[in-house]
Formats: sequence, structure tokens, C-alpha cells
Amino acid sequence: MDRLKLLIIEDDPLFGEAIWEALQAAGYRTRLATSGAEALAAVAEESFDLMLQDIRLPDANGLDILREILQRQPHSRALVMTGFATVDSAVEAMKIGAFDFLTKPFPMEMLLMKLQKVLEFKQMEKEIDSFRSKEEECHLIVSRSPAMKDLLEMARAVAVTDATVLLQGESGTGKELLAETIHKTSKRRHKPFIQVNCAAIPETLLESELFGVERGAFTGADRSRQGYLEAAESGTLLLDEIGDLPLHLQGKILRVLEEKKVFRVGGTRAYNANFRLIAATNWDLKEMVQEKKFREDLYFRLNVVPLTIPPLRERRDDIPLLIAHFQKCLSAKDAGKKVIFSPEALELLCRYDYPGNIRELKNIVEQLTVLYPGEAIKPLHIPVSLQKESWVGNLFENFVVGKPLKDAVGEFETRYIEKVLKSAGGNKSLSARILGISRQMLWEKLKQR
Ligand SMILES: Nc1ncnc2c1ncn2[C@@H]1O[C@H](COP(=O)(O)OP(=O)(O)OP(=O)(O)O)[C@@H](O)[C@H]1O
Repeated sequence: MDRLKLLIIEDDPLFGEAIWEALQAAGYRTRLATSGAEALAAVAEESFDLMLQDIRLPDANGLDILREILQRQPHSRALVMTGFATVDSAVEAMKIGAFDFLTKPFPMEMLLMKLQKVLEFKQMEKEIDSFRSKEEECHLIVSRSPAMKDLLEMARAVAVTDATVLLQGESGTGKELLAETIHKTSKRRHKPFIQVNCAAIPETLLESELFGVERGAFTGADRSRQGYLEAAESGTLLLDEIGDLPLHLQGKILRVLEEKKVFRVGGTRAYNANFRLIAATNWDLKEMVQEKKFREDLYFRLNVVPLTIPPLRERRDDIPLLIAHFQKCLSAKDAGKKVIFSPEALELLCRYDYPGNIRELKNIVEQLTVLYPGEAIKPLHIPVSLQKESWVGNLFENFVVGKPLKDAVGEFETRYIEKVLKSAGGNKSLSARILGISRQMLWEKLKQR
């Protein structure tokens, strides 16, 4: 860490200079101000890590000066110096934001010890800040595909409104992440973001979890408690997997949305329900409406701003970017967890269809990082199941239609075996394992080519 820069604010020039000298000798960069006005002028010129300030100043109230400086330089810390008679002011100073105080007279060692504490604290603050920003970065939506561009623009525009949003997309496409992003960019961002996965809560508990319970509503309800709808007051409620909400609860949710009031199970008192709703689903809700599995009136109520996230296989240009993003986040958490992907392995990963979408890609990167830390990932390292699927897709490209089935199957088999062998670097045992045949059978097939 750089040397700390200190501002000494002390009206007694002799004492001020003694401190100045002791701190310079201890390696700190220091500047001395002998009045409130001088201190404010110094702060206007440069920023300080720490203020060492006497509370009694000739030209101003020391507490006012402290307040002003901390407002102008919120990252700096203050140690106040006080005589016995002004200990109350020291307590006041701590309330304003001073880090600690010293009662005069004090030995220089005591001052140096306190400064060391501030140094440690500032170092910790710095680490927390950088951890926080890295953590935040890892919660960002990463994309460069044109397919996502319009969608993200629409999400940004809708975030500042209070409109209900319906997020649709296959599992793992990032619906929850998008919902969280909408909340974080909305005016409700300082209020709660409550997520409820309707499919994860047993149906018998879902009603009381959502709406809350009044004491005595049923056997075992020995105290009143709020549900998720109330907990989301003034914030955002994400109802994930809303397609799994039973029909009778769909009606109750619709009433809450219309009346902006919640009634707990077994209760007659109405509680406020002022939340912004984001609903998410993997199902096609329109189809569910046609099949009478989802209420049409609720569907219309939810479908105010529909946003459909495309599956990863329809935005393959995002794959290398996402891989780099997950690698960065993993190595930020643990510097030892770093892998490099060979171009062949990357190509393989870019061709796979990802039925589990981004979640599956993230898991694959994590898995490879744990299994092969520090290594260069080659096709050999990529899970076999994943290789088979992407190769099969690729092998069908340029396949001539018109041959008898037997010939086509033979041709496919030959091409497939060649591809497996190439990717396994000619390793026959591994190729046989990938192909699910014995080494001997592979040998036979190679002879027949
Ligand atoms: N564009 C993206 N950039 C970075 N990470 C992403 C992106 N989209 C999704 N992720 C990550 O992928 C994982 C799955 O995303 P998320 O849980 O949001 O998907 P989902 O659509 O809500 O899934 P499900 O329908 O199964 O609940 C999460 O770890 C999320 O942070």
C-alpha cells in the first residue's frame, strides 16, 4: 500500500511541528494546517487518507470543520485530539465519523499505534471494495450477440418504469439474472428483491409462503407471519416458474395485483402490496392458457412487457465471451483456478447445443477448472457426452442426400470415427471409450475402411 497522506490540524505550532516530524520520520507524508481555514484550503488542493485534528481551533468550531472535511473527502478517516475538558466533543466527533480519538498529552508511540490501526483498516476497506466490484462484475449480463441487443435495450427501458415484466426462455438462459438486473436498475433498487420459485415450494405450503399466515389460521399456526408478497413491499417480486402456480393461487395473485392488497391465510386484515412484479417461466404460458392450465386473465395481466431470452444455441457468438467471463470470475475467487482453452477445445465448446443453456456452459467451465487447474484444455478434456453431440451435428453438414441408407450409415460411421480419433490426438483407447466400443472393435473398423 502507498504511504498514507496525512493532514495535521493543530493550532499550537510547536506541538504541530513535533507531530509533523515524528510522522515524517515514521514514513508518512504529512502537511500541517494551524487553523480551520488553512485546513479547508489544504483539503481543496489535495486529498488525504487521514486527518489528525485538534478539536479546538482558533477560527472555527473543530466539529464543523471535521464535518465539512469528511463530506468533501468521504474516503478519508479522522483521528481527533482532545484535552480532558473536551472529551464530550471527542464523543461528538466519533458520531460525525471520526475513526478514533487521543487525549492530550499522549506519547508519540500511542499516535503511531493508532495510525497503524487506521492503516490496517484502510487496507481492509480496499480489499472489500475490490472484492465487491469483482463480485458485482460476476453478476453482470455478458453478451455481444445481436439477438440479445434489442432485448437488453428493451429491459433497460422497462426497468425505470413500474410495468410488470414476463420473462420467458428455456431453463438456464438467464431469466433470474435479467430480473435481478431490472431490479438493480429500477427506482426500487434500494428496496427488497424477493425471489420465489413456485416450482420449488411444496403445493401445500405455497399459499402460506406467498400470502403469509394469521395466528390460529390452522393447527400449528401459533404465530402470525408475513409472506413473500408482503416482504417485497416497495421492492420487486420475482415469481419464478409461474407456470407451476396452481390455478386457485393464480386467482389469488390476480386479486392482489388488481387490489394492491394482501390478505394473509386465515386473516381479514389487508396489508399493502406495493411491489413490482416480474414473472418468469420456461413454459409457453399462451399454450397453457389454451390448455386451460393457466388463467387467461392473469396471463394478460402478466404479459404487459414480454421479454423472451433466446437459447444459447441461437446466439453462439456469446459462447467464447461467456467462457472468458466465467474463467475470470473463477480465477478472481481463487487465483490458482485458472485454465486456458486450446482453440480446438474452444471450437468444440462453441459447437455444442447446450440444452441447459448458460447454466450448463458455466458448470462445464467450473468443472474443467476444478479438474485441470493450470492446464491447457484440449478436446481430450471436454466431457465425452458433450463431444459426441457437437460432432454429430457437425458431421451431418454437407451430407449428400440420395444414397441408400446402408451406404449413408457406413459413410457417417467412417467420418465419425475419424473425427473422434483426430480429436483424441490419435489415442485409440480414449477414442474407443468415447465411441463406446472396445479397442479391438475400433481396430477392426479401422482395418475395414
Ligand atoms: N448473459 C449472461 N452473462 C453472464 N452470466 C449469465 C448470463 N445469463 C445467465 N448467466 C448465469 O447462468 C446461470 C443461470 O442463469 P439463471 O439462473 O438466471 O437462468 P434461468 O433462466 O433463471 O434458469 P431457470 O429457468 O432454470 O431458473 C446463472 O449462474 C447466471 O448468473
